This record gives sequence, structure tokens and C-alpha cells, in this order.
Amino acid sequence: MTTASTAAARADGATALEARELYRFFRTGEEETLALRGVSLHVQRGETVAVVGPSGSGKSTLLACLAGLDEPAGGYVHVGGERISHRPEAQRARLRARRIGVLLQSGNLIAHLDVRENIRLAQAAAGRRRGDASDIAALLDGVALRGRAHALPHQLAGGELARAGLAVALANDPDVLLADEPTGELDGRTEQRVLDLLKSRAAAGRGVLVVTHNTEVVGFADRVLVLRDGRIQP
Ligand SMILES: Nc1ncnc2c1ncn2[C@@H]1O[C@H](COP(=O)(O)OP(=O)(O)OP(=O)(O)O)[C@@H](O)[C@H]1O
Repeated sequence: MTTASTAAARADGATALEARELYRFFRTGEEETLALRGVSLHVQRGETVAVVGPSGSGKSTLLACLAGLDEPAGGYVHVGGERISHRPEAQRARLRARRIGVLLQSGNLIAHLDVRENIRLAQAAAGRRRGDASDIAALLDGVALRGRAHALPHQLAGGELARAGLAVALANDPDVLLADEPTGELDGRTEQRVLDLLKSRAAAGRGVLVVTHNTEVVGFADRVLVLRDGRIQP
């Protein structure tokens, strides 16, 4: 694609997510860390992108800025054509609930709600009608957890917890899925299942961006970006 046709594609809605010149600093006492130093990237609809980089290169900070969980000091993030950066937190949360699925290593499940209720809550936050049972069943089937719908998070094994988190991240049928180490501690079979699910979201015209160390995930991505010292390597 030429630069001109890429720009045209972004204007006509083919871009699920776009970030330009993101900067993020952290100050701890006297010390300042430049975690992101002008990161630009985009994810097209139908595309899977992996961001890889050593520990401390800025992957989690980048993911948080892309998801509107954190605010960059400079630059901007657009999701499905809407700006999510530089807005009040409540507006970012609303936009995230409607358009973004986020899977963090720290988990995204509410402890006192069972798996089904967690999915329902994410759907309700996105403004969807409550109780869309077939949607919930399909989500649970997608992550092979139909039998665990009524389990509380603390009753799930590690791999089940990761898959439940993925079902919640997908509950709002997001324009873009952002996932931090989505296959973290999973066994080979479960890992393949999760990767197939991510791939199927892209095939359905959504954008998928994962940050990871895992070479299997890197292999499955359409595009791999290397982050080092807060910069995407050329
Ligand atoms: N809240 C914070 N306060 C101060 N420094 C921070 C904070 N969060 C991140 N940093 C620093 O910013 C840099 C990037 O951190 P980040 O967690 O984004 O890297 P990462 O690539 O995700 O690392 P890992 O793979 O180990 O999770 C690091 O130097 C880190 O110490």
C-alpha cells in the first residue's frame, strides 16, 4: 500500500486503532523514566499485530495508553476514528466499554461475580441489552468454558481464568482487542485455542494487538513491531 492509499484507508474506517507520537514519563523522586518516546502505530481491521520487546521496554505502558487506562503526556490515540486520549477519565471509560476489549495480566474479572455475570456486566457497560443468552453461550464456547459459567474467579484454575478474562474482553464485540501476554501461563492446547480465537476476531474484521514475549504469538501475528527503550524499532 502506498502512503497515500494508507492515509485514505485510515480515513474510510479501515483502521481499528491509530496512535501517533505517544510520550509517557514517570517521575519517582528525583528520577524520571521516559517509558514511551514517540511511539506511532496502527492496527487495521482484520489485522493481528504483535508488539515485542525486552522487559522494561514500555509494552505495558503502551497498552495502557492505547486502552485509555493511562494518559500519554504527548501524542494521541484514536479508536475506530474516535479520539480516546486527552479526555476525562469517565469519557475514556465509556469509549473503552463500547469499542475496546482489554486483557491485562492483572486480570479483568470482578471477584464477587461469576463468569457469566462478568460477561453480562461488560455487555451492559457497552450499552448492550442484558441477558443476550446466545451471545454469552457463544463466548463461553469460544473459550471452552461453558461448564464454568457459574464459577467465581477464585474457583477457576489459571488457564480457565485467562480464558474467562478473554471472554469478558470480547463481550462488547470490540473494534479492537488489546491483550497483554494473552497466552501467559497456558498449556500448548489452551494457548492454541486462545490464538485461534484472536485470529477469528481479526477474520471477523476487528483489530487485534498483543504485547508479548511468546514466540508462538509472534508467529501468529500479521505484523510484528519491536519496542525498545520506548521506541518502535525501524
Ligand atoms: N508507575 C510507574 N512509575 C514509575 N516507573 C514506571 C511505572 N510504570 C512503568 N515504569 C517504568 O517505565 C518503563 C517501562 O515499563 P513497562 O512496564 O511499560 O515495560 P514492559 O515492557 O511492559 O516490561 P515487562 O515486560 O517487564 O512487563 C520501565 O523502566 C518501568 O520501570
